[in-house]
Amino acid sequence: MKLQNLLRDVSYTGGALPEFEITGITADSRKAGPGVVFVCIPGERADGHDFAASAAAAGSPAVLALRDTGAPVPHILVKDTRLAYALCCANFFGRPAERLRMVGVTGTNGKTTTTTLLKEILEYNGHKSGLIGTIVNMAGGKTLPSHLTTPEPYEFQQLLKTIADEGCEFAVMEVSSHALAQERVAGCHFEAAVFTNLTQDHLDFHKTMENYLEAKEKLFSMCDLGIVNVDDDYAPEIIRTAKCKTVTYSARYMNADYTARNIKLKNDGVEYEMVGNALIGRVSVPIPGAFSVYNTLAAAAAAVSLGIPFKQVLEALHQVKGVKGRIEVVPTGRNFTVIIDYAHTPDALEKILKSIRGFAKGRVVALFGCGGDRDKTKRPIMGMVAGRGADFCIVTSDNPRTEDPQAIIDDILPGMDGPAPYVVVPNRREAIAYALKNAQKDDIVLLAGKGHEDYQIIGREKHHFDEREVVAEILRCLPVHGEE
Ligand SMILES: CC(=O)N[C@H]1[C@@H](OP(=O)(O)OP(=O)(O)OC[C@H]2O[C@@H](n3ccc(=O)[nH]c3=O)[C@H](O)[C@@H]2O)O[C@H](CO)[C@@H](O)[C@@H]1O[C@H](C)C(=O)N[C@@H](C)C(=O)N[C@H](CCC(=O)O)C(=O)O
Ligand SMILES: Nc1ncnc2c1ncn2[C@@H]1O[C@H](COP(=O)(O)OP(=O)(O)OP(=O)(O)O)[C@@H](O)[C@H]1O
Ligand SMILES: N[C@H](CCC[C@H](N)C(=O)O)C(=O)O
Ligand SMILES: [Mg+2]
Repeated sequence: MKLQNLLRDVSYTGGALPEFEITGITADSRKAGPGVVFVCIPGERADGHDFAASAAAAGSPAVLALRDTGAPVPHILVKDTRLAYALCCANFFGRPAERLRMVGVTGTNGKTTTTTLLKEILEYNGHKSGLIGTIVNMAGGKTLPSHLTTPEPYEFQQLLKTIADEGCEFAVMEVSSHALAQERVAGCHFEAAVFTNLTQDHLDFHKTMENYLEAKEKLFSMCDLGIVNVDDDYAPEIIRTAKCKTVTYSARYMNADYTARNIKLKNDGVEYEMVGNALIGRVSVPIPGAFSVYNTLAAAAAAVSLGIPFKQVLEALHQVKGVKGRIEVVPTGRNFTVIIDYAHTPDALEKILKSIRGFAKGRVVALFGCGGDRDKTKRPIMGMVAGRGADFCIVTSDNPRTEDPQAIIDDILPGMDGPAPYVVVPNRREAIAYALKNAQKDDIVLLAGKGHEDYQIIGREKHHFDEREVVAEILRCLPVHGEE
């Protein structure tokens, strides 16, 4: 590709650029080489400008930067290197988003579930769809591993190209606030975008809820239609700042465009009547929890807006299966129930506990921790919601990453002002063993925070850790007693 084509629609200075062929683009000097343009990104830990000289030494023919770096190669100067990087990556892969009908879902909780439901609705109705998100990326028949909820620009555009090349009509994706703040999806236009909710998380990165909201708002200046959960406190701001048309959904207000009535929350799913598009239909999905009402409303509103007939959408919802690690029941063969869930924010933990309380016949036992190297301010709040929402808590580790597990727990405990007694068992495997050994008849034991993850990150190392396997291993050695 010619350098000029890589820079299509990128505003830059730095003088006339020589015409040359480029073979790649990277923001990581360790991947630089002949023909590969190096983009300098100032980060939290390092500044890419400091690596321009080594990229040039490795053979990079040009650097894209905010300022002169002194590297002996032509400089393409821009005001925002993350933005320029995203646009260049789109150009490099031939702007694959233009061959796809793009749908983005943003919000603190519910993105993975909503995108998965929407993909299933579209596919059920014969529309081949790619999926980009936390658990996995899918391109037609290909299943590709996911490392971030929203990939970085190079991997993202490469993935979109694969999705388009595989003959998909739609790309349904999670758009994280990190991605929006870092312009990872710049250059893409979305036919529809969903706002699920905004509650506390990621303040380590965004610092304030205002910045977090501002990041989410960006998506609604990049789409034709916004689909907004008006039961969320931040919905008015999303609608006020949106540069697109909006439709609304709500489980509370019957004047929203899509609503739910006669809601029945059961231990094996939810049922309700959806009212939307001047039609009414029965919804039944095998995913329990009040938030299943929201996630199905969001997916249905998006699908109808994309042209799938209402009746077909509801028919598709009847077929959906659950999402891995989202309120997933683990078979135990005992007289208590174990549920794995990805609740790792205060709001998600509060809602899952409330949902479980709604169908629990016995005690609700919450086993949880908080991720290391992530928002510290959410830790005591998670302690508070667990202490108030469960009958018994087991405070343990999530992914401690580079933090001391006990220090994370020490941040959680001051929030635990609720009536629930608790124990602290820092090792998660031992904590699960404690939970299972002490489980009583009809208890529901919630293993919160790790959901689909099959690893635990301790230090910088990822250790295999699949809670389904851990539960099975512990139960194998645990005598059955007191069961009827
Ligand atoms: C908090 C966050 O988003 N961090 C991202 C950020 O890292 P950073 O600012 O620390 O980058 P840095 O290490 O200082 O490096 C700056 C630049 O120097 C370059 N560099 C660095 C070293 C070197 O030798 N040579 C070199 O060129 C780096 O490639 C980079 O371009 O910029 C990096 C480069 O773009 C990202 O890889 C990194 O994401 C990391 C992997 C991450 O874990 N992000 C998570 C928190 C994330 O994005 N999560 C969201 C949200 C999930 C959710 O909603 O739950 C997601 O979408 O997954
Ligand atoms: N609509 C919702 N509102 C509040 N909580 C929800 C909702 N949907 C799911 N949850 C809770 O949040 C957890 C994570 O759900 P999901 O994976 O769908 O969200 P996500 O936004 O993709 O999360 P992440 O930001 O980590 O990718 C679930 O396991 C459940 O406990
Ligand atoms: N995408 C989220 C996932 C958190 C999952 C939880 N298990 C944790 O490690 O905190 C993050 O990186 O903040
Ligand atoms: Mg997700």
